[in-house]
Amino acid sequence: MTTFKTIDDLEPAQRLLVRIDVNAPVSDGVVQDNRRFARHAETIAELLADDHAVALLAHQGRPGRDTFVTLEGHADVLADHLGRNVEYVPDTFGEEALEAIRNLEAGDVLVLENARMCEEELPEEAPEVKADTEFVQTLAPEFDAYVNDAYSAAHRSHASLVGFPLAMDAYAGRVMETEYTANSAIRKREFDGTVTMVLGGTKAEDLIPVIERVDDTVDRFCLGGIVGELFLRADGHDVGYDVDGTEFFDHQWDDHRETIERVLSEYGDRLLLAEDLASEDGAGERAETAVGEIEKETSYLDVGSDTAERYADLVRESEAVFVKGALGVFEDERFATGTVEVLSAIAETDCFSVVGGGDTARAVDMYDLEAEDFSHVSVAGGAYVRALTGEELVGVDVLERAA
Ligand SMILES: Nc1ncnc2c1ncn2[C@@H]1O[C@H](COP(=O)(O)OP(=O)(O)OP(=O)(O)O)[C@@H](O)[C@H]1O
Ligand SMILES: O=C(O)[C@H](O)COP(=O)(O)O
Repeated sequence: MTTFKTIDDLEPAQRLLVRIDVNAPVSDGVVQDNRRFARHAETIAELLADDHAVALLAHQGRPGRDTFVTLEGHADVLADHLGRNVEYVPDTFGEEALEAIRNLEAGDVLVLENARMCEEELPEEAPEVKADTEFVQTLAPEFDAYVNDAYSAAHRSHASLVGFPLAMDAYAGRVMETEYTANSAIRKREFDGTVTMVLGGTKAEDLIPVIERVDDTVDRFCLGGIVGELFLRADGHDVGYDVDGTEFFDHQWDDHRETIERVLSEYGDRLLLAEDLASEDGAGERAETAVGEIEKETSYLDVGSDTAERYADLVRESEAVFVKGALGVFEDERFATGTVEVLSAIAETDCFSVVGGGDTARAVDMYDLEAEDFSHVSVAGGAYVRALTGEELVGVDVLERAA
């Protein structure tokens, strides 16, 4: 049972401001379709079928990163999923946005510009502060209600997520409702056998606290991706440095070095680090290197095959497996070995399993794995791991307060 209002509680034919989360990988400036688009398209289709007029609000990337792009491509991907036109408005709450919103008719849908291009969206501030911004105060009167479908961003106290529910009637969309229900239930489960957590991807800041918080329930952590390399660096290996202009490692190391070193020393017996890594050789092929021989100047893009096999074996003997983040750049088939071996091992067994992360969940579809072979495939990453640790999600909290 949920403690917020859902779209089942909406009167028909309302003018709705709908927050979705289609934050996705961007390749050569082009946004890549992922599971999030398909899931939100279902909510949008349901709202349009009920004659609501829908203006979508979303974010993409973070300022300063090359994934920080407009939402024009997102409108096209959504249009493909919905099988109808989705208007893109290159403005968040200025005159152009207001005019487009006022022209919306029942059954119409448009996408406003990347919310993070609006100065008041970031940084993290209390919901009351966000509710008072010009962004929220300008848009709120244009609508009958606000719908938050962005469970996967509900851990961020940003204006588009926490400001509107305090300024207008607020409801949860279908993705918010189903992800909240599934992820909250996971925490209450108890397991007799071994519980394994596979942690990878790029966001160390989201994952390091998890290791400390779930230490009473998780027996071992298999690390990979950028997060795994940061731990290897803390373990004295010459890896986990930004090379070729990347911006994955150095700032995270500067910000979290002490925590990583402390977690490694306190939980070291339960933390499994890669024993080999993979990179691209001069001929563009996958090359494997044992961690004893790794080089600071090389960009490592996957865990090695021995590590992938070892992690897959550990998964096979587990009663529950939780995955957050990819073990390598699985979008490139040469570096998908770690991620795909682990996911395939989970799919083969009947353990309780959750795969989380907006990008990571995409690997399930890309490599022809069946979502039905996992207990839950979550489109959320940071929000899912916070739910696992029992941490409150501010975006959910304000929906509850609004109800
Ligand atoms: N060694 C690596 N170098 C560069 N990128 C990596 C590496 N290992 C994994 N990745 C990238 O990590 C991404 C997935 O992790 P990310 O931290 O973005 O989490 P996520 O699954 O999308 O969760 P969230 O929803 O929190 O964003 C993949 O797109 C993959 O390419
Ligand atoms: O992709 C995600 O996990 C969410 O959209 C949140 O994005 P963020 O980590 O850039 O805040």
